[in-house]
Amino acid sequence: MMIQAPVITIDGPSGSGKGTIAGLLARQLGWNLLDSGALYRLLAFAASNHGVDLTNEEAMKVLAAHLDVQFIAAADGKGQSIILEGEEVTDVIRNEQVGAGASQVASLPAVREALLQRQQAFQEMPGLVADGRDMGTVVFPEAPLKVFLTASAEERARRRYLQLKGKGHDVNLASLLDEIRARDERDTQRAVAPLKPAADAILLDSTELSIEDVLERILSEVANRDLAG
Ligand SMILES: Nc1ncnc2c1ncn2[C@@H]1O[C@H](COP(=O)(O)OP(=O)(O)OP(=O)(O)O)[C@@H](O)[C@H]1O
Ligand SMILES: Nc1ccn([C@H]2C[C@H](O)[C@@H](COP(=O)(O)O)O2)c(=O)n1
Repeated sequence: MMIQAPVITIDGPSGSGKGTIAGLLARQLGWNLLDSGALYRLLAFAASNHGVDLTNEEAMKVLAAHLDVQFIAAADGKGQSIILEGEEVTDVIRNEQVGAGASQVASLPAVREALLQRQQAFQEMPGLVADGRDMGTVVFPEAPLKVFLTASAEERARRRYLQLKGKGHDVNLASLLDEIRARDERDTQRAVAPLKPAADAILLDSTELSIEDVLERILSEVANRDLAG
């Protein structure tokens, strides 16, 4: 019998801290990392580069199936570089415009289907930490530890504001809050793989928790389940 690598899924709304926590957890455990949101962002970005209409499901499906992308882990284990069609796009896919496009293409069933196996291929030894919206419900339904990470929309907008401001962007808190609410609405209300906790997920509200608190709580669940070997 083939032994499958263990998976920890971290799902939740935009800005709840999934990517930050998933990266830290993967580094601490020495496991692989899947930033599934990056795939939807890359697809929206590639569509705009190639002049493909985001609502053209057939064309988006073909683009998703042929997406030429590489995730390269940094030598120090901190973060990863993302290369699309030979070009470094790590930062450019993080802006709110690409995020909104990603949320739009993510509602297309044919696109989700086209990206499913690509995401599942990240499940390799010694283990995988996967963050997104449907990691625990659709992509890795057998994962032994599923976390649904939330925070109030106001706190998420505040964190995003500080994050973007820190990078020198000219941002407005009220607009960020509107964008976060609009993205929540689209991600939770879509017909296919909507954002929701898996029935067996642990719910973690990080509104009042620091990054260290969240990490500590998840690591204690990892230890309880004896997942880290
Ligand atoms: N518990 C926390 N307390 C304070 N700040 C946090 C916390 N968790 C994350 N942050 C900060 O919030 C910002 C957004 O976090 P992050 O990008 O990890 O969210 P995300 O859920 O992956 O968002 P998205 O789905 O849009 O990619 C980052 O600047 C991060 O450092
Ligand atoms: N598993 C996933 C991951 C992401 N999406 C969609 C929904 C988001 O609005 C968009 C960008 O994700 P982010 O980078 O902000 O995590 O992609 C999804 O539907 N399913």
